[in-house]
Amino acid sequence: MFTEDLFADLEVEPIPIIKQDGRVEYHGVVIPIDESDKYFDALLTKIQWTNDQASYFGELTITKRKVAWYADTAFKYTYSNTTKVALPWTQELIELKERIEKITGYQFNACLLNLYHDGEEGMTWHSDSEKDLLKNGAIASLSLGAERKFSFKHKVSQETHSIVLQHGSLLVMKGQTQDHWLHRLPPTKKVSTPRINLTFRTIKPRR
Ligand SMILES: O=C(O)CCC(=O)C(=O)O
Ligand SMILES: [Fe+2]
Repeated sequence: MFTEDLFADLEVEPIPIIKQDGRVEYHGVVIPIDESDKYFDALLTKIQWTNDQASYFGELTITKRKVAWYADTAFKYTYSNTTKVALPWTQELIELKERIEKITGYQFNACLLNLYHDGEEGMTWHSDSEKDLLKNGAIASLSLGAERKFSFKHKVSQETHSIVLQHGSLLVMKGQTQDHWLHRLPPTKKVSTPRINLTFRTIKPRR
């Protein structure tokens, strides 16, 4: 085997986190640290961050966490009972999307970004199974900034798996993962710096 082939294999071999009732793979750091630092700064200033609304036992609350939606088309997307219109891709998002597509072999047409200002902001147990998303489509999650713990819980067996998402790392959720597993970003007092998460997704084509 040529040395190049050996390296190519080493670089693309992700670690399986979940192997039953779906599949979750952790690719580790895929964007080198210096580049990840630059992307973090660019996204922090150039993305149109807005506060998210969450419906909590029927009460609408504004989250401290900020979000933004970008996509191929200005599609309307319903999320947490609110309708948003996606913005056109920025240069940084196109670059990141192309890199993630090359690594994963999947194509994406939308991206949800989350900005967690510190460890007190997180996201509660949920699965990403909104009706606008392609059923069983892959979701590629890129993390920038503060390292945070991320957890999965099986909907029936309650089995849990946790992983630390590093600066510049990629996690991919595939197949039936959203049908069988919940995931969350638990809040923590140990983290005082911000984190940006980008989840590349596939929205169903409109008919
Ligand atoms: O911040 C993360 O790592 C995950 C975000 C998430 O689960 C979501 O946006 O649906
Ligand atoms: Fe999610």
